[in-house]
Amino acid sequence: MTTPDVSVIRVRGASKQFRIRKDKSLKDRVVGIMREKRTSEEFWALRDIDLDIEAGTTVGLVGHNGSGKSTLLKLIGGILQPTTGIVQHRGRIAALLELGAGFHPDLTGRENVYLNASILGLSKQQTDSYFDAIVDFSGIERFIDAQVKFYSSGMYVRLAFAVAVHVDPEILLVDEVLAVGDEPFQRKCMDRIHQFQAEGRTIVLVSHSAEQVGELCHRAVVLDGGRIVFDGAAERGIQVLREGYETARVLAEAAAANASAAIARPADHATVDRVEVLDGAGAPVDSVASGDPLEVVITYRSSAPLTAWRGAMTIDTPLAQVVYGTNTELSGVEVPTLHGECQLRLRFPRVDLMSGTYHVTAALQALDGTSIDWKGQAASFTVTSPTTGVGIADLRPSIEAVPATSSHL
Ligand SMILES: Nc1ncnc2c1ncn2[C@@H]1O[C@H](COP(=O)(O)OP(=O)(O)OP(=O)(O)O)[C@@H](O)[C@H]1O
Repeated sequence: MTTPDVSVIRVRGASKQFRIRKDKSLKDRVVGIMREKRTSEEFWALRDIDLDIEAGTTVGLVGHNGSGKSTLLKLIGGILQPTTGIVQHRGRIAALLELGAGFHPDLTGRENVYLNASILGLSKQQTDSYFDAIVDFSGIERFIDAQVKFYSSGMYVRLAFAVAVHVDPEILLVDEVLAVGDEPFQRKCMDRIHQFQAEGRTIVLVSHSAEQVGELCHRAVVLDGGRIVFDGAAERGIQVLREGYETARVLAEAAAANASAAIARPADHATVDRVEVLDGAGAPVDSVASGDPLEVVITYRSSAPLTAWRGAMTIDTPLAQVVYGTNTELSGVEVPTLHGECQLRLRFPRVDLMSGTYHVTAALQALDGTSIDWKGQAASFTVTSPTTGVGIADLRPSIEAVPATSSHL
């Protein structure tokens, strides 16, 4: 996918080891004086990372909590040094990392702007010329001469982002911090990030939002346990991540259920057996025209009688956005005892969707929502629509452009 010649970020065999101190108790501390070497444990937060990031691309680093995303971003930004391996970059980097990084709490917002800009290589004159635009973008003019230790986290991020985007970086690194800002500010940041993309700058961002990664990133790098487990199209990366989350959730639920001996488990042999997509005449289809009818048939199976259960389903875009979802409880549908097979038939009179691929996910749940079985993307279908536009819903407006009459002026 990438060639080293056009890479602005190049990571080769990079690993990062942290030392975790273990002497917590007073006794350990006293004894620890005598046995200093035994009070810490080595821990690899990243292992053998190879990564090339091409100029002008936007790459999302995604993964579970603790998978190593922020550590990798810090290695790229030069805030941390790899224990082994090489991390190189070309061009000025502006980094928006976790709250608290970059700003000095005892300095005012104004002083921090100058300090930050000078760290990023700007002269005082250059910072003078950007200063008003930075403060204006941040929207915290009233507080610019207050010490930043009195800032709310939202105010802090506003100022940090404003500095980062005004220092003319070739590479912008953004950690999850943007989620702290309020909705209008997040939108403003997104607009600025889109502008950066249009200007051909390189962006690496850590995000937990599938929607954000889908909207912004050309490529997703999925980390798990400090290793890269997927590197490719953002759409597929999100799928990999979702499948991982679902597996983790199901495992956690199973562990919780096992931990409680009191929980009766009549559902051990109950499953989502299959999911089919049919056209209006009941024939299996993998493609429909927008506006046509569609039927989704979910077959559940249980070898022992299961009385308290519900069926659930969603239709999702490849970027994990739910187009429609329901369950039998929400829909007020009474389900029979599940023994042998039972089918849930959902008839959609019109599929008014835009062209694209859609996935059906089906679940079998206990009445408290606990998952008994789950099949992610168990069936897929494509929709073809004559409408040219963007989005999910094919709303098909009639559009006309007419001269404004005087009454509208
Ligand atoms: N300075 C440090 N000292 C010791 N361990 C650390 C340090 N920084 C990170 N770690 C550990 O390294 C692992 C990876 O952390 P990192 O912050 O990179 O994960 P992450 O994927 O960004 O997680 P999250 O989604 O929760 O932000 C974690 O287990 C974390 O506890």
